[in-house]
Amino acid sequence: MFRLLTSCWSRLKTTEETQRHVAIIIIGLDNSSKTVLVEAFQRVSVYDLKGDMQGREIWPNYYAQAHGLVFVLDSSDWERMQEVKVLLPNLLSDERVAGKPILLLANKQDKTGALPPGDITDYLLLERLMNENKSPCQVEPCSVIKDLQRRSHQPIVDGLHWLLSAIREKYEELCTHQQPLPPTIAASRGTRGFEERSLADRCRVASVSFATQMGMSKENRQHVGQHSMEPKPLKSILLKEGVRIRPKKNVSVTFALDEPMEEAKGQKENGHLGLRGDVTGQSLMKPLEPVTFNRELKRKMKEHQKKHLISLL
Ligand SMILES: Nc1nc2c(ncn2[C@@H]2O[C@H](COP(=O)(O)OP(=O)(O)OP(=O)(O)O)[C@@H](O)[C@H]2O)c(=O)[nH]1
Repeated sequence: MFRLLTSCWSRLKTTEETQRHVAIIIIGLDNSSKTVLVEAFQRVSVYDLKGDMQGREIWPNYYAQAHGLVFVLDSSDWERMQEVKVLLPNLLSDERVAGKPILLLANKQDKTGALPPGDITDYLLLERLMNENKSPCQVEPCSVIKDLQRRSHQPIVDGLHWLLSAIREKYEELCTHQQPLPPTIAASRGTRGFEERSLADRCRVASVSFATQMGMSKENRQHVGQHSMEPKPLKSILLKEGVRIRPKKNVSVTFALDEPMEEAKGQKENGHLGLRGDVTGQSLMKPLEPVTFNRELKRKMKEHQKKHLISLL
């Protein structure tokens, strides 16, 4: 299986060989690829939260627990970009999220018409949002599926590396703000098969510890993309030494962080947009490359907004 976080962790070495636990939540609209991405994560607590309307109600339960966030979006679905645009300000201004580093994965870049990161940044007014909420942000264009298939995970590795470095930079501070999961969710951790009807239980959190590398079966991949509001069978997405672990949707996968972290890498060069925040409140966002807004996209967005407004009236 992938060596994604292994390579991230190995690049994140500190002078003091400390062991740290890092919690990251992965969110984004439904069908944006969160589950596919989660396969690639190791040695961090990953909460794979559903992205449909009902699933989004649950996200806030995890905000306080997270040191950082990965927001996944489908760059080829410009119609739903409007939905993200409405959602992001609420997310980023939430007091449990503000100030935390956010990796925005502009996924599905392999698809025709996928928006480049610069256009996405502009359209979502990311720079302004990041400045207002004092959260460091990095936009990373990627194709989760293609990158993982080719085993060339570079954009994802770079993004995760950035996120972990950003977390490391203010780890102590982030830990101060970290709060435990709400009792109902915490109680369900580690109890696979646990099912109830409350909001928290819809999270169906399972906690699984992994010490070794994991893989995903072909059969499991077929489950990816299924949507239902009913409790789903455990989604088998991970393998450990041949023994299948079947975490559910909204699963918490806890890994031991047993590799030391190193000095944060500097800003990256080309191929993505690096946007940084600063808790002191100055020069929070800094695009690394000039952003040219696509006129055609702008026109489409306007058209779409008009339609959207009309449909609301
Ligand atoms: N073209 C393309 N398709 C992708 C890529 N990544 C994922 N997909 C597809 O996108 C669909 C959605 O992936 P999921 O990982 O299930 O999406 P999700 O965000 O977990 O969705 P919810 O669980 O409903 O919130 C699947 O059919 C994937 O095969 C990519 O990089 N390119």
